[in-house]
Amino acid sequence: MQEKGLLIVLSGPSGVGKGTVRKEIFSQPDTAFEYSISMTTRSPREGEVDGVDYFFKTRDEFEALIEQDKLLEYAEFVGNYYGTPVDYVRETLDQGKDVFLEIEVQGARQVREKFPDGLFIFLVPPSLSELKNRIVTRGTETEDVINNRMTVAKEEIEMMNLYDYVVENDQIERACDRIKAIVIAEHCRRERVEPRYIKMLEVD
Ligand SMILES: Nc1ncnc2c1ncn2[C@@H]1O[C@H](COP(=O)(O)OP(=O)(O)OP(=O)(O)O)[C@@H](O)[C@H]1O
Ligand SMILES: Nc1nc2c(ncn2[C@@H]2O[C@H](COP(=O)(O)O)[C@@H](O)[C@H]2O)c(=O)[nH]1
Repeated sequence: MQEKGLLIVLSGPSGVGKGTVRKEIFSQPDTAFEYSISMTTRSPREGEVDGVDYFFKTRDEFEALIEQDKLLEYAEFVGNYYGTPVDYVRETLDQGKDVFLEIEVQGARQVREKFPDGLFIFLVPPSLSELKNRIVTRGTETEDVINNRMTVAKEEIEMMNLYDYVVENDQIERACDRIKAIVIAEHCRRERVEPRYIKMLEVD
């Protein structure tokens, strides 16, 4: 039977660099994960493309998806819904491929309940002042939204001990390398206990 893929969840406070790190990882030719594009009711930012960055939905459309049980997890984050399409994730894992989710912490908690064997990685900034600096410098949010995201960020950072690994995003390449190394190590850890390896160690 085909082995199931690994579900990799990258989470962390708004502005820490999850999207930047994820895009860098996916731009590298040796990356073999599949990215699950989320649904959101947030308006597209300049340059964002429907079906590439997100599937942009109205609130009615999103609530219909919730009703139809089409989401693996969803959360309301600073006034907008965000959620992960369940069919894509399950079908891709069933094909033996690793699936990468980039989601906030309420959603990550829901995924942990459904996929306790997933790999949960929390990205942290070098400091809170650097976190604020990154959201401000991105220039995509109003001052009110930035302040709300910073308030939520402090609560989110308190949740980091619920994750398997905490990775500091001090420099983008270093954070990417750490995440990829964790995934490789996790595969080695899991595959080591496969029956074929245990059999190899059996003595007559
Ligand atoms: N290691 C880094 N050093 C300096 N700046 C960074 C680093 N990583 C990301 N940034 C910058 O920080 C800003 C926020 O990054 P990004 O949008 O990827 O964060 P995010 O965690 O995905 O945010 P959100 O959760 O709000 O979507 C961007 O302007 C990005 O260029
Ligand atoms: N629970 C979920 N959170 C998600 C999902 N997709 C993205 N996100 C997170 O939402 C915030 C805000 O995103 P932004 O694009 O508006 O800055 C950020 O932490 C994302 O990681 C999802 O499917 N579920």
